[in-house]
This record gives sequence, structure tokens and C-alpha cells, in this order.
Amino acid sequence: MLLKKTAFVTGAAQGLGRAFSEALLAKGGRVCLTDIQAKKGLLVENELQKKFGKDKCMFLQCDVSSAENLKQSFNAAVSKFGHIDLIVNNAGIGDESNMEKMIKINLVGAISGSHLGIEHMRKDKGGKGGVVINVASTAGLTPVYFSPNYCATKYGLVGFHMSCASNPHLKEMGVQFGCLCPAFTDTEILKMDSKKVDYYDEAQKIIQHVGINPVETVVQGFLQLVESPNCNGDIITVTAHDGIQYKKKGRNKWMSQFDSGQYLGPRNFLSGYQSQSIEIIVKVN
Ligand SMILES: NC(=O)C1=CN([C@@H]2O[C@H](COP(=O)(O)OP(=O)(O)OC[C@H]3O[C@@H](n4cnc5c(N)ncnc54)[C@H](O)[C@@H]3O)[C@@H](O)[C@H]2O)C=CC1
Ligand SMILES: CCCCC/C=C\C=C\C(=O)C/C=C\C/C=C\CCCC(=O)O
Repeated sequence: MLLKKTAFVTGAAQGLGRAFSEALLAKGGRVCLTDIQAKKGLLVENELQKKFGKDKCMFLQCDVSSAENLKQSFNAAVSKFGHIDLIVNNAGIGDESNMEKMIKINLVGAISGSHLGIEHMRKDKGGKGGVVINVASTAGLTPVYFSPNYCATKYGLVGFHMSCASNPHLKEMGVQFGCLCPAFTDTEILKMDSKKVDYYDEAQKIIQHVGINPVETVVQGFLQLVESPNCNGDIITVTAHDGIQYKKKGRNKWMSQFDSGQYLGPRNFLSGYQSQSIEIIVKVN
């Protein structure tokens, strides 16, 4: 299904980013792997080039919290591959003790990556169209008292995704927005210490209680999103007890009426989204 996608993936040296990249390569795509960790990234590049071919992927060291670094890396990927038609904003950290750093990586980094992708891909400005996938979290849909700062970055990212996806000009732009919201998943980020989360012991108990996704299930959810002929506005949740759930959150009733000139007012606009969010919160609890 997913053939010849040329992707730019952040945080690809390990964990989900690496797994998404490998899945894209296995489907015949090409990937620019980027990460702040150069040594690990180069090892992954070497391994994946051996498996899929030297011309299919390359690694670039890139710190998503630096707008300049991100732009240079994105431009280098475009120079190498000719164009990019899938951007996966995946890089992220969990660190309650360093709120500003976390906001710069998880939120600003993903938003900056999205804008680079949008400007490059938009058909109304000479691009070829494409898809922006933002890797948020179920912590972007439901409160997590032991990681409020992390939660804020992910709620912010879900809000950005929903806002971009609701743009009535997207048709001319030829760009779609999908959002992946996994719950706890078996990667390095879960090997946190007591500085990285509040109420560490309670956090550990809750994580064990709700369960941990295998990386493979999250990859399946990711591929469903990327392979969908129209993923715009979609949010996929992946949880240990409910597996992959697909939530369509495109333009709501309020927005459609705005298009046709029948403005209903902000209360209707908000309730359109709230009812959808409540659906998820009820399921999660
Ligand atoms: N594992 C989990 O339980 C969940 C993870 N997520 C999200 O998935 C994404 C990937 O995380 P995982 O693979 O689980 O964790 P991970 O820790 O294994 O991988 C994160 C990657 O991001 C990279 N990174 C960190 N800071 C960076 C920066 N400034 N610039 C570029 N790269 C940077 C790291 O070097 C690492 O390779 C994150 O956005 C995370 O918030 C979402 C829900 C659950
Ligand atoms: C919670 C942040 C800790 C620091 C970062 C480490 C891991 C990140 C994990 C996530 O992003 C997932 C976070 C929260 C999950 C929220 C709700 C889980 C509900 C699951 C269920 O009902 O099955």
C-alpha cells in the first residue's frame, strides 16, 4: 500500500522513531533519520542501509529544539532525496525537572518540523503535497498528575494537530495531518528516574497497572495512519487494554457551518471538540 514515501523522521536513533523508520523502509520508502544522538544514529543508518540499500536512508544529527538545526537538516534531506512527502515529528523527552527544555523539544520542535514540512509540501506553493504525522501521546488527551509539564506539551501538540487539520484551505495545499497518541510503550523513555516524574513510586504503580504497549503495536497504528488514503484530522490511540483505536477529528459541525456562512458561535465550536475528548477520557478511565 504505502509505496515510495520519502520521509523525514525525528528522534529516529532508537525507540519508536527507529521502529517507524524501519517500517517505512520495509514498505519500500526512503527515510532521512534524524536524532540528537549522533553515534547511535550512525549505527542505525549503517544497519538499515545494509538491510534496505545504501540509497534508501541516511542519518543526520539534528536537535529539534534548534530551529536552525532543524531547517538545515530538512534542507539537506530535500537535497538528497529531491522531495519529502511525509514528516514524522517524533523526537520527545519526559523530564518534569526541565520544563523549558521539554517544551522546546516536545512542542516547539514538533511545531517547527510541521511548518517546515507544510511549506515544502504545499501544492499551492509549488510542492507535491504530503502528510505531517505528529507523535503526541494519550497524555495529550487525558490528564496525568505525575507529569503535568509533559502532559501540557502533548495537549499542545494535539491542539496544533487539530487546528492544522481543520484548515479549510487544506485541499489547495494537498497536505494532511495525522496524530499518533500511544499510551505507555516499551522504550527507553520509560526508564525514568525520580527526577523525571513527580510521585515516582505512584507513577511506576500506575504504569504497571494500565500496562505497556509493545513497540510493534504502535508501529501498526502508525502504519494505519500513514497508509490511510485520507488521515487528515485523525488521531490514533494505542493502549495496552484497548489496542489501536481510530478517532476521526476533522472539521466539526461548527466549522462546516462557518464555511457555509452560518456562524454558530464559539460555544458550539468548543462543545464540538469537547464531546469527542470526553469520549476518550471515559474510555481511558
Ligand atoms: N514510550 C512511551 O511510553 C511513549 C512515547 N511517546 C512519544 O513517542 C516519542 C518517541 O519516544 P520513545 O521512542 O518512546 O522514546 P525514546 O527515548 O526511546 O526515543 C526518543 C528519541 O528522541 C531523541 N531526542 C531527544 N531529544 C531530542 C532532540 N532535542 N532532538 C532530536 N532528537 C531528540 C532521543 O535521542 C531518542 O532517540 C516521544 O515524542 C514520546 O513522547 C508517546 C507516548 C508513549
Ligand atoms: C507520563 C509521562 C512520563 C514521562 C515520559 C515517559 C513516558 C511517556 C508516556 C506517555 O506518553 C504516555 C503517558 C500517559 C498515558 C496516559 C494515560 C494512559 C491511559 C492508558 C489506558 O487507559 O490504557
